[in-house]
Amino acid sequence: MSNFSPQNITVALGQRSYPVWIGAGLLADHARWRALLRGRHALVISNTTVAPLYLPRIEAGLDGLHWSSFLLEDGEAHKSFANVGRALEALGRLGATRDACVIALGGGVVGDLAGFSAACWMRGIDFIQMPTTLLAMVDSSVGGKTGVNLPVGKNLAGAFHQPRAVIADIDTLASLPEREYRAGLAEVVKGAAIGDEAFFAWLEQHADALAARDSGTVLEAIARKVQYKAGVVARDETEQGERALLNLGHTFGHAIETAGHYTAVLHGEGVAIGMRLAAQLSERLGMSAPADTARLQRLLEKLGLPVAVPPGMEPAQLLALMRLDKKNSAGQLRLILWRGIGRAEIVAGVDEAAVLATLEAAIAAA
Ligand SMILES: NC(=O)c1ccc[n+]([C@@H]2O[C@H](COP(=O)([O-])OP(=O)(O)OC[C@H]3O[C@@H](n4cnc5c(N)ncnc54)[C@H](O)[C@@H]3O)[C@@H](O)[C@H]2O)c1
Ligand SMILES: O=C(O)C(=O)C[C@@H](O)[C@H](O)[C@H](O)COP(=O)(O)O
Ligand SMILES: [Zn+2]
Repeated sequence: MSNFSPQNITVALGQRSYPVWIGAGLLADHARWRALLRGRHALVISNTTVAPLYLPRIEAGLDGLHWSSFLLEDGEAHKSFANVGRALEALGRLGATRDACVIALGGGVVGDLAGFSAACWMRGIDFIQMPTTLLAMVDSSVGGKTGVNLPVGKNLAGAFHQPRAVIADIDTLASLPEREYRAGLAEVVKGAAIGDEAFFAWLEQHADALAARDSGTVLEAIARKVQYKAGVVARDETEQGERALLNLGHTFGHAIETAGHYTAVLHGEGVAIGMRLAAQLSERLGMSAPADTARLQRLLEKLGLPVAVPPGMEPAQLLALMRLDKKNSAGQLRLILWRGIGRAEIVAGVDEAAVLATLEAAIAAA
């Protein structure tokens, strides 16, 4: 049990700095967030699952504005270019001017697509993130990576566009399905595995409380992960260097998500499987010890996350998808590997044969 209090964390980006509020009852605290809207127009982007649950909580806060909503169908497969076009048409129908605001109410799919739509409309308008999944609270709502998937690969079209604020109302987690909650924990583990061994040890100690969704423990985990990510983003907003570390597990994970046509595996699940593969590859390259991989795997499994590549996926197919990752350059794979818990590194020119052997061994053992 933990009695952690509500948090207000700043993403420090000079004049574009913004707050991340984390606590209970924030969606209904209209006076607090309404003050962030500068103009007369707002478009709420949400989806068909989240809107019936949480749009009523914010509606009264939009009184007096010209506003409407644009709802996606549910699922990763709808984080598409076609839906950005539809969101822009909704902004057009609303008559949105440059001082309009997009409000993203939902998980990472809604947040990424809404942020990208805001970046495109009239070359960039304000948007506010109201994340309603654990994953969106701890990761996707913070840092300004926005975008959509293409059939050839994950997040291949997008823009850096920072929100004006992130309003994470932890009450919304009450309705989040168990599998989605656990997928969010993968991005929490990722932050600790990259650069904070003390946080990793804390997660190991609190794994039961987290799995049981003890509210104080969940709030503390969200705040610690957001604080960590906010620091990285403030130092390297557009991923010229250090920020790439936040991609631990993602080159493998995104390939697995794409191979599953964005329906077989949740993003957080792909990250969990991908982190284990990155640890196994690090071990194969002599960078880390088997005990580190085992410790990571134990924590992921204790939190109810998958660590095995799903059946039917081929090593060569996954390697081909990894070649289209945004971190690569000069025809070489650039991956996030590690030297153990809390010690991730960016490694360029990774030997493809070692990647293939890692995938083959993992798939054969599954
Ligand atoms: N921009 C970034 O930095 C960043 C970081 C991490 C992940 N992402 C992206 O985020 C996406 C994954 O986000 P996600 O895991 O939130 O998935 P998601 O947006 O698909 O939401 C997960 C599911 O939960 C439902 N849901 C959302 N909130 C709910 C609630 N409170 N109660 C009940 N159901 C609710 C959704 O309708 C959906 O079915 C991926 O596209 C990933 O690429 C982006
Ligand atoms: O914020 C970042 O930077 C991240 O890499 C966070 C990741 O968890 C997230 O999934 C992100 O969308 C991946 O970015 P991409 O550049 O690999 O598309
Ligand atoms: Zn991610």
